[in-house]
Amino acid sequence: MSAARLAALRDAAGPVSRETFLRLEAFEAAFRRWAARINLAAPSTLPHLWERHVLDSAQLVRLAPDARRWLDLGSGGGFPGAVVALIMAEHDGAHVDLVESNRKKAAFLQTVLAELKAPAKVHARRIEDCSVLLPVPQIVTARALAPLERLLPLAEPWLAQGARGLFHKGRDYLREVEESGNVWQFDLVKHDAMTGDGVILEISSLLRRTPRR
Ligand SMILES: C[S@@+](CC[C@H](N)C(=O)[O-])C[C@H]1O[C@@H](n2cnc3c(N)ncnc32)[C@H](O)[C@@H]1O
Repeated sequence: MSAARLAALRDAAGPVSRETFLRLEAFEAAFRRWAARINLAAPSTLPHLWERHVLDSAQLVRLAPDARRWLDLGSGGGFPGAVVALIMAEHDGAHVDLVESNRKKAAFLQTVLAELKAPAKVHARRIEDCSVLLPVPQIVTARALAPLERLLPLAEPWLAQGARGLFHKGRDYLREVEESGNVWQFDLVKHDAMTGDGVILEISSLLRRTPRR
């Protein structure tokens, strides 16, 4: 079982050490303990936590294998930010900022990521209050946070300064891209997600077409 899980992790994320695998398994165990007391993820997804959340998050590392500075917006129970941070523990100088306004979820992330010595900082604040606080990373992530039309303004402070976005999206991503096209101009690469039937949208060179209202 363990060997199959490790193989699936490496399929998703690329080369990762056995220590990283053990850190992610420890995170999964802590997640299950805390999820019994606070709402960290939809209960229906818990039986498939490893595939639905851990591997779904880990696949981002394969798309940006050289990135060491990451920012995750609306991290919730840690997807994808905590998973990326636990993988980044393999790399000297790596750092992941996680922004989550829900205090209970942020407390979970702070506690568990500190215990597992992940190179991460959790910001228990609203994303809108973080633009001057957090430096421009190489990669901005957000999963299940908002449709592109509302997500791009949230990510603008970093994407407009050269960061690249890797955003999990569902099958109807084209409609979201079209709807955001009146206000935003950007370069887009679509990656098929390795879990489920969703996609990862890679967004760079973000520019506003129309002045901010
Ligand atoms: C649907 S959950 C998704 C969580 C996680 N990314 C995942 O995929 O499992 C969205 C999360 O974003 C947080 N959130 C929503 N708007 C936010 C904001 N403006 N600033 C910070 N966090 C926010 C919510 O508290 C919630 O935990």
